[in-house]
Amino acid sequence: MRTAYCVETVRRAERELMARVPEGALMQRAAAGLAAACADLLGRVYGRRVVLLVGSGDNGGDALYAGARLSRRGAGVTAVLLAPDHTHAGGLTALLRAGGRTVAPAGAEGAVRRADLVLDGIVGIGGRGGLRPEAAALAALVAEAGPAVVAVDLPSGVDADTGEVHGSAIRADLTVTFGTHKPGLLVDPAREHAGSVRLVDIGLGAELPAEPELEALQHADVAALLPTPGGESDKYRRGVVGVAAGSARYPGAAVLAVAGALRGGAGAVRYVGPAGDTVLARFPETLVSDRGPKQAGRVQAWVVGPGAGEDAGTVAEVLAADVPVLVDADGLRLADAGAVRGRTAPTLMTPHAGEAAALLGVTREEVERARLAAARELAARYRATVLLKGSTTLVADAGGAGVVRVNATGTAWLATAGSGDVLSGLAGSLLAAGLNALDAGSAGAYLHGLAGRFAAHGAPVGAHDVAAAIPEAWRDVRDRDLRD
Ligand SMILES: NC(=O)C1=CN([C@@H]2O[C@H](COP(=O)(O)OP(=O)(O)OC[C@H]3O[C@@H](n4cnc5c(N)ncnc54)[C@H](OP(=O)(O)O)[C@@H]3O)[C@@H](O)[C@H]2O)[C@@H](O)CC1
Ligand SMILES: Nc1ncnc2c1ncn2[C@@H]1O[C@H](COP(=O)(O)OP(=O)(O)O)[C@@H](O)[C@H]1O
Ligand SMILES: [K+]
Repeated sequence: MRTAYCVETVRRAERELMARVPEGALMQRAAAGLAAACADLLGRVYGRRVVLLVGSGDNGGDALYAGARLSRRGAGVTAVLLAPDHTHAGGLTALLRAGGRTVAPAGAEGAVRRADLVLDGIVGIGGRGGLRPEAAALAALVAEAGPAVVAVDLPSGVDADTGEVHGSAIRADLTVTFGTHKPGLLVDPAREHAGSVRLVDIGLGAELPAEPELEALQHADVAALLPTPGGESDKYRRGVVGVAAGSARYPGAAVLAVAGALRGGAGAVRYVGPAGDTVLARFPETLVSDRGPKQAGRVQAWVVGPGAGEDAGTVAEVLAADVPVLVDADGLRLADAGAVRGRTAPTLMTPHAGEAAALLGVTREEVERARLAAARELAARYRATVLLKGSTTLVADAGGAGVVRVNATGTAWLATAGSGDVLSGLAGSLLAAGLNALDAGSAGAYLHGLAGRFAAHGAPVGAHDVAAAIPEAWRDVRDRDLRD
């Protein structure tokens, strides 16, 4: 499990650790890890030109100490001092002793244009808001000049706690972060600014609380969640998932949701709705009912909404069932908020940003700017688990106050019509197989993202290709876990 903690928690842990280790030790650990990551990126350090962007705090100090290490290994290191009167004194002395030099921002252009590598030590977890004008101008110059960029702890200008970006921010190829991930490194739009992320252990782990702000499942975590049939299993014991989806206008949504559901671990898929013939033609193993959800036979979970059009009656009927329900697409619009809040069995809502915006009464852009807040707010309002789809998929558990799961396996190739229907069937199937809503949503998103990668291999795919690749994703999760 990869975990992320917010700044307040990091600060508290840092204080406790600092009380037990010699002064300056944490910064030396951070700088050593940072310099090693830079050396790996450069391949060869000797003769390389490195520019440090140095702000007024310890983030700049980390950059200066790392710069000193690189300078001792033969790099030409130039520090651009954004706050010359408040530069980290120890770091600056170390850099100068190691042979580095300093310039003012106004005189930095030549050095930036010649640089092989720029270290962004403008601001870290002490940052507020986007970059200030002088730093923003430097960031623009770096972006134009195009050297490799390593962000120290965080790309300067992003919000560490929320992943929001207010104004301009550094874009890095690599972020070297200390002690723990911060939520902003895992949530878009900030995540996009971070590039790849390397975590340097500075000994903070033991001081961090058990419950993080965010967590990202990895193969082993998902493998432990996936249902596996045993000798006692039969199709009913494995769980039956009901899919109430599709309409005369959108029969394909029913097919795609069933395609996902058949690969999600339930023992049988029951379909209700007007697209039964189309579903059967594609998937003869589906149990098709021509009656409504109440009369369709027992299920252990329902999926309702993909391609549902205006069929509010079916949505209401499904919400009245005393089993876990996944509500997606049209179902989100048609569901009565009071009926969702009043349910006793778990509810998993799976909006994309546009659907979340409609439910919250804000714009799509507002949701995309503050994804974490939107997921938590919806989970609180509906007392439901909320899976917010998009470039980073977030799953907030009912109430919105607990740990939020973030999925890192997705690919932009998944942005194709109908791929959300596949996800709803897949996650609904996991619900029917007995996973709780948080696990079903996050394991479903994980497999779906991986299936998208395997199906795409860097080329366009249709949603049915994603569904067909779910078994490969499932095997990868299982087998890699066994190998590790
Ligand atoms: N946690 C740990 O265990 C360890 C942490 N370590 C390191 O310490 C870093 C935190 O250092 P920190 O506390 O000194 O704050 P930091 O981020 O350097 O900001 C300083 C000042 O910047 C300013 N400023 C604010 N916003 C701004 C903006 N948008 N644009 C421009 N400037 C802005 C503002 O000052 P102001 O100008 O407002 O007076 C603010 O006070 C952390 O990220 C990590 O790298 C490691 O060394 C090892 C262990
Ligand atoms: N840029 C992106 N990067 C990664 N995944 C994405 C991106 N855009 C969309 N997705 C994923 O693709 C799927 C699209 O679902 P959705 O928007 O409901 O599409 P549809 O309604 O056509 O089925 C979701 O799982 C979402 O997380
Ligand atoms: K930084």
